[in-house]
Amino acid sequence: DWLLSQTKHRPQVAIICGSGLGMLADALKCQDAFHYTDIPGFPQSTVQGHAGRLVFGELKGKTCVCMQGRFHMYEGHSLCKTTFPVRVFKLLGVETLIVTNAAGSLADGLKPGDIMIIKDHVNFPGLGGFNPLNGPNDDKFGPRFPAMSACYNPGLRCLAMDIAKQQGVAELVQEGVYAAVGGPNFETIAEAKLMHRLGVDAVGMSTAPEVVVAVHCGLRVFGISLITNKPRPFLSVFLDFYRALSREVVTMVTDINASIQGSGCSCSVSSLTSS
Ligand SMILES: O=P(O)(O)O[C@H]1O[C@H](CO)[C@@H](O)[C@H]1O
Ligand SMILES: Nc1nc2[nH]cnc2c(=O)[nH]1
Repeated sequence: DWLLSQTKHRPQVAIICGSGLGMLADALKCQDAFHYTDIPGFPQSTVQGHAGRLVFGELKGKTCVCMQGRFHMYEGHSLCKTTFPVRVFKLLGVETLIVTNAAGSLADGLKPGDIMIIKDHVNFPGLGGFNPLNGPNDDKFGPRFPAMSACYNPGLRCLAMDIAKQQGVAELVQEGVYAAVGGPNFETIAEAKLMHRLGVDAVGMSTAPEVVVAVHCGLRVFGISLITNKPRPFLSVFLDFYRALSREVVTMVTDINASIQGSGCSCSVSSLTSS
């Protein structure tokens, strides 16, 4: 009610900006922006790279509301709080939720810089009983036992692929399965291998609880992950480091050699480069 009294915008689409993706909100025209600290009852952002603003405005002719900064379980929020904005969107009249996140790749074909259209998720905290829908069901939002077999709208996924082709970036975009973990630590190699074997393509610490609450209250959902990193076995990290270091040493020795020879000195360190 407070938000509706403060803005004339009546959004049809809500966008949750993932880590480092908050600049999307800056593209909105005719903005009304509210700091989370000024919105009565709203949770507060504590993570770097999450500005903590709700921005209303027009994006390509659609009225949108954009979360510049989301809430994570590892910040100490209950899952109810991390997903609270989704129910606020529903009450504002939103019909479509777009979730975005930064995620680590577990799939061979997904590299940093790629975009993964989320086709399904594994909600690890949810499987362990940490679910935002725990507690008495609020029937005015949705049923006690909501189906999660088609969380990510097939029509929107198809549309996104078509747009990627039109924009000539299709080779950077593919569909995959996102897994949510609790964080805040990144995965051990064993955990990354386990998830890979279970069919997970990308892993992060958000999104799935928001999507569960959105699907529960009948929102249409589209989700994308920006791949920011790729967990790798220690040995290959070490080998890369070693190769880079050897290249540096060879360059250094070659330079020293060249300057010794340039100075007319009779000694040489070329034997070092070969050894
Ligand atoms: O999921 P978003 O909010 O994009 O953030 C992702 O990036 C952070 C780790 O770098 C974690 O919070 C992870 O969930
Ligand atoms: N859990 C997890 N979250 C991430 N967010 C961005 N990258 C990662 C990652 O590799 N693992």
